[in-house]
Amino acid sequence: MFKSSFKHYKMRSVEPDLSEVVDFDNCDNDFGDVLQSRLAMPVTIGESSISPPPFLQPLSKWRCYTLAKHSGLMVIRNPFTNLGQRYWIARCLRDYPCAPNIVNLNEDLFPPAARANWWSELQSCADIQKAHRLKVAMRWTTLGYHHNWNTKVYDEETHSPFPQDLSKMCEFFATVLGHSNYASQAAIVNYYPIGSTLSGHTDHSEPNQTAPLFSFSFGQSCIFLIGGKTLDERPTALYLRSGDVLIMSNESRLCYHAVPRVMNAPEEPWSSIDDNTDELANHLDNLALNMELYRRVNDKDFWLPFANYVKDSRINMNVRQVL
Ligand SMILES: O=C(O)CCC(=O)C(=O)O
Ligand SMILES: [Fe+2]
Repeated sequence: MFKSSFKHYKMRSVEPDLSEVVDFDNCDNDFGDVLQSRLAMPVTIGESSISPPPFLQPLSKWRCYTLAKHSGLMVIRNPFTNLGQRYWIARCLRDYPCAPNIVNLNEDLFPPAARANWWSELQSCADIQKAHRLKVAMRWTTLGYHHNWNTKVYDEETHSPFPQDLSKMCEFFATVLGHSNYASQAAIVNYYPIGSTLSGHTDHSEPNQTAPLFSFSFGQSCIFLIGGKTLDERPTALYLRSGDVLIMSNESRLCYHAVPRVMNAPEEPWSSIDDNTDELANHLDNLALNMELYRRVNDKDFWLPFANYVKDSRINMNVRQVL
């Protein structure tokens, strides 16, 4: 069931039937079978008034969804500000694919400079064809504990420092959702040029499988399939859009999932600027944000190359606790 659904949504010869894809932007009356609930507020926010970091919307504006058939799965529909989206897009492109983080670029095909600083190489590449090849070759980078794709284990010996801004952001989401003692230790940043896919898999390499897994999507949209613990179960298809946060915890943590299709988004929230961008709050320091970058992504010229990248690509940050 999973594979035939994947094939259906991947299809390129004709536009697949998308009528069964769960659309969180268009489901106000559909709290029946598929969509269990729209939670006005995160589940266990408690009494305290947690104030979100400046790159996120106030909690009162968050829309959180759970699915009847997929216990433990939650989608928070774009809790980011537009500037916040820009910041994370720029981090994923300019900073995260830099050494000592590991990238997929093959050493036989790409020079050491590109493997050590892909974005900088891409920006300085004057040959259009070469630049295109370099752009679409980037598919993933790993941060923190690096997953060995051959042995399917995390190598505890070789890990690079986990980015503090990303870890603080995930801690914030974990706190809001009532997951105590959560720590971000490994992340995969996936890059999806339109036309690329990620086939069905489960993420079972982490010794700690009780901690939630946080997945942040930016740029173009995708169809995300969430199935059951075996490939026999029929998956549910969801649209994930720029800024959406998907959390897999409890039962859903070990379920099959995939990205059969990346598609152009009708709206690009990162293209416009929020109204009140100048309240650069005092707590930026303890969020470990790269202040300089946070300020600069507001600048049209600085932002342009990043805008060009996400015009036809999706980015996903997938963050886990390993131990
Ligand atoms: O791109 C996505 O939304 C999912 C990525 C994923 O499942 C993974 O990195 O394990
Ligand atoms: Fe995954």
